[in-house]
Amino acid sequence: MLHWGYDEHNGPARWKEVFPVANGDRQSPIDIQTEETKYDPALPPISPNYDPTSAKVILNNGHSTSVEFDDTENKSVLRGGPLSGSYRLRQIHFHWGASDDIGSEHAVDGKKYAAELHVVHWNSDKYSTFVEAARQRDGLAVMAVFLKIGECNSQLKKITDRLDAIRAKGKQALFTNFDPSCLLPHSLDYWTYLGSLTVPPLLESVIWIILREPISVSSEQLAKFRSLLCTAEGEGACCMLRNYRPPQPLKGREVRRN
Ligand SMILES: CCN[C@H]1CN(CCOCC)S(=O)(=O)c2sc(S(N)(=O)=O)cc21
Ligand SMILES: [Zn+2]
Repeated sequence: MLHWGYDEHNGPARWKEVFPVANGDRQSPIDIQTEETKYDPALPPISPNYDPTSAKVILNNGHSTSVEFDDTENKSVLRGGPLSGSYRLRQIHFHWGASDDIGSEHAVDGKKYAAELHVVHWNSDKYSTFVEAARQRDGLAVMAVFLKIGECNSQLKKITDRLDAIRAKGKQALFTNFDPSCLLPHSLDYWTYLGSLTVPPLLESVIWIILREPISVSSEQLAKFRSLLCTAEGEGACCMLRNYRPPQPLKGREVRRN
């Protein structure tokens, strides 16, 4: 297998050839069976506190589009929920599919949403760098938000309007004065479980916090994500039509809700 991706020849079914943890005991995403989730009265609310000046660049890494944040100090953090201590904001990115009826990574009772936003944080109380934290069982916390087809999302527009500036893999553009809280739904009610990165190296270091209320995205906005290229300038152009990993076995894990 060449470099991993989402095509037939390098997609999720073949990642295990290079990353054997793909068959591990706490892989993500999962299909959340709501009847099996366990209400936990001890779970406090989550408390995101982001400083808009932490936002730095928007980039196309060939697998998704992300907004990268300055994580050299504790300016933007996530606390509460299932987390002990504060987790520093690193980046946000998206997953989508070739059509509006699929695209999210997590599913709810077998239903997939059109897309999924991931807000990635690392445990800066216990570890000194992101890379170190990414190797620990409690190193990362990713908040996931489902995107449902509907009204144009004016907050998301700040991102979708910039995608034509970063069409090719490796391109980036300045992107600051952005607080990702503007993309969160009204309710911060969530499900939480222990899982992994959903992209190679599939490290089993993620505490997942999945918001139960989706946000809206218009079909036209979603189409802009699909016009991103997985290839660099000068290479044969290939559109980033899908970049989701299918749900993985739960292997006895518990999914709690607040
Ligand atoms: C576009 C995002 N690509 C990656 C970038 N990193 C991974 C590489 O680092 C490892 C030391 S990451 O840890 O920031 C991260 S978390 C997720 S996900 N889908 O599981 O929320 C994807 C990614
Ligand atoms: Zn992701």
